Amino acid sequence: MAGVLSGPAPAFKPVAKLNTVVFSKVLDRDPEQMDSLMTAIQTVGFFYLDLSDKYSEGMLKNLEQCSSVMKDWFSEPIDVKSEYKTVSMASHGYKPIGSQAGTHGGRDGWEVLKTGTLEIASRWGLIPPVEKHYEAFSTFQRQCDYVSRMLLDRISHGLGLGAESSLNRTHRGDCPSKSAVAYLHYIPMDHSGENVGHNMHTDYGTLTLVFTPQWGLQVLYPAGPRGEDREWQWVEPRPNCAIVNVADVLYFLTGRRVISAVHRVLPLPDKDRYSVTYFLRPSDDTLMPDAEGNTTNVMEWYTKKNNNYEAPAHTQDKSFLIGGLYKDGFGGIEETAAGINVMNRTKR
Ligand SMILES: O=C(O)CCC(=O)C(=O)O
Ligand SMILES: [Fe+2]
Repeated sequence: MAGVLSGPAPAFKPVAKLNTVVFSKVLDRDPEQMDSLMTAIQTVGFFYLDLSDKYSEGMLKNLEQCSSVMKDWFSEPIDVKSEYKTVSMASHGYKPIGSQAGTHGGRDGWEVLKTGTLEIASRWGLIPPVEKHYEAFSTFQRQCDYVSRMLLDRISHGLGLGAESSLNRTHRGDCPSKSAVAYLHYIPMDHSGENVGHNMHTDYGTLTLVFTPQWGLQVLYPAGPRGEDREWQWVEPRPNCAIVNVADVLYFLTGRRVISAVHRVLPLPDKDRYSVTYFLRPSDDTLMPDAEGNTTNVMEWYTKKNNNYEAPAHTQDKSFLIGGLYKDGFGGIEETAAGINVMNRTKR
């Protein structure tokens, strides 16, 4: 029992000020959009990707269909869902509520079904509703993969990484990877404190696309005049936009020139919450310098992070949880019985 939670419902303030990048324009390396993209990934690690162009319409339609199919599946009994427990470094299959630490000292309040990019392309180990609506699910996943790969290519270009050092080389489409779509469901605020939210973390792959029409996501935002103070800010859901965040592998592969953004999800007071994410991750055999500067295989990094996500809150290694980015231990983020407070911090 993690303690009884009370207090007023959140007002979703402050709202994070994030850049918007227009996908159809960044495709053509429009200088203004490239500026907006490069600034966002080097200051906050989060931005909106505007997908309201004619070409992206089909993708958003598929998203709607897949979301609605998955909403129904989440209402199935737990023993039906548990038949498909996660495999392949947790990149494919079902994770039940409570298998990771939550936001308030207890366990988490979300469940997820992931479809690995390789698995869906190979039609391997899919749950019946995904099989039934295979066209929509597989097309949506290819569309997410396309969008995130194009962003990666433009980021690689924006960072001046030419042929030899291009980020495309570590993200080959013909190599196995842990890229996956995740369909997430959050239960409403559990006032007993037992199962609450999605603990703060950085994502362990390269880039993440988040689709959700609901509030709940928060980013640890660089506030203050020079961005030296960090505070939790809400990420407003916007129609026809994906929310994109930078993840650990991109941070490490670029020599720490971009920010792997710390974020978390708080449950809604009285409503279920649904979101869909795409995790673009590098080829499984990619090597990178880790938090200590030692060369490591990306799979070792995933294993360390996954073990930390699942550990009880009080035994978690917080520096791993948030990407190993914080040399000063917990980096000025202090956990309290009621949740997590962010203290002033000067180092990053
Ligand atoms: O549900 C969301 O809005 C974000 C989920 C997330 O951060 C994750 O799955 O890594
Ligand atoms: Fe995340």
